[in-house]
Amino acid sequence: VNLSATFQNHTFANPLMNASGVHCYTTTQLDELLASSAGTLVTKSATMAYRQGNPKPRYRSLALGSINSMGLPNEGLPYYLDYVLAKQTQADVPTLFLSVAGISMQEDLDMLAQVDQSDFNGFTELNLSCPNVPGKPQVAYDFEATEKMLDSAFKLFHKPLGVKLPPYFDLAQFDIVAKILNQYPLAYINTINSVGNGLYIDVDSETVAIKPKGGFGGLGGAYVLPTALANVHAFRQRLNDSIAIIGTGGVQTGADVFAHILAGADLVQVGTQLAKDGPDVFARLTQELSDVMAQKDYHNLSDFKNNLKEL
Ligand SMILES: CC(C)(C)CCc1c(C(=O)O)[nH]c(=O)[nH]c1=O
Repeated sequence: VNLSATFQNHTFANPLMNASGVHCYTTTQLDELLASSAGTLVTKSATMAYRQGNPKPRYRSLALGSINSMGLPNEGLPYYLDYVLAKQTQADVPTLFLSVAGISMQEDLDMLAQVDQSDFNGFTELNLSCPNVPGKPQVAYDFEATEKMLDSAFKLFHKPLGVKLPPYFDLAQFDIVAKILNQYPLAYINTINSVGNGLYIDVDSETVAIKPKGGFGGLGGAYVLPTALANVHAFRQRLNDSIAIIGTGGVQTGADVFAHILAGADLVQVGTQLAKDGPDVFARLTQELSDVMAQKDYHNLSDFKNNLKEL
């Protein structure tokens, strides 16, 4: 069984990587990902400068997944840009992904300009869950703002660019968003980000699980797998073939990875399960994916990618 994954004429040993925000805040964590069986990595979404983020507890692992309201804690763009620039000169380091999430569209553009002027040769991921003007929904839920953001981004950014999208839940929204995205020379979309503003309640203590936002936070893990698969498949059915898809959300087993690829994902990211198990999760997931493929007599990802059958 061959797990190698092609992605915009880059090849990875396997389709698995971390989801931004999990095990990717420090160079130590990033080095642990490189030392793991993961095919590549993405850095924690960066703002221009260091950010402390929200008060703790701001992440909670739950039986059925996770809830978080981290508040964009990160070491600042220069820290992550320095890391990927240093790594890309080393042999046998895969093409890397750098995530940016300004707290304003202007900050996003300033960061993209800085990356564009650098020698970074990997993929840049623009997190469209970034906040909009107060009182308005996040950029990706404000289609006019999304269009404005991408117009401005592609005017100044000339390296491979992907966007991280929140989940959509309405088929008309898939049509609208895909129509917007198809207007741009995007390298890829990454779907989904956490399912926004869930509320976990602990009945014994009668309390919420996390401190920020009165306990409201983004959901990950088993809770979100069907939503993640739907977003991957809906966009695969609607986007130009030139736009690759990273599937993120709800991966716990090799079978879940298989499902994401069947739905149309070219690469698959792991968040909550990586937070629970640590980087060894990638050795288990690659083995399990390999076993599922062998049982079905598939030899390459292309044998079943985007081959989901309807009834
Ligand atoms: C939600 C934002 C804080 C605007 C972006 C960073 C982010 C966070 C976070 O840093 O709270 N958590 C997520 O699950 N997804 C994200 O994209």
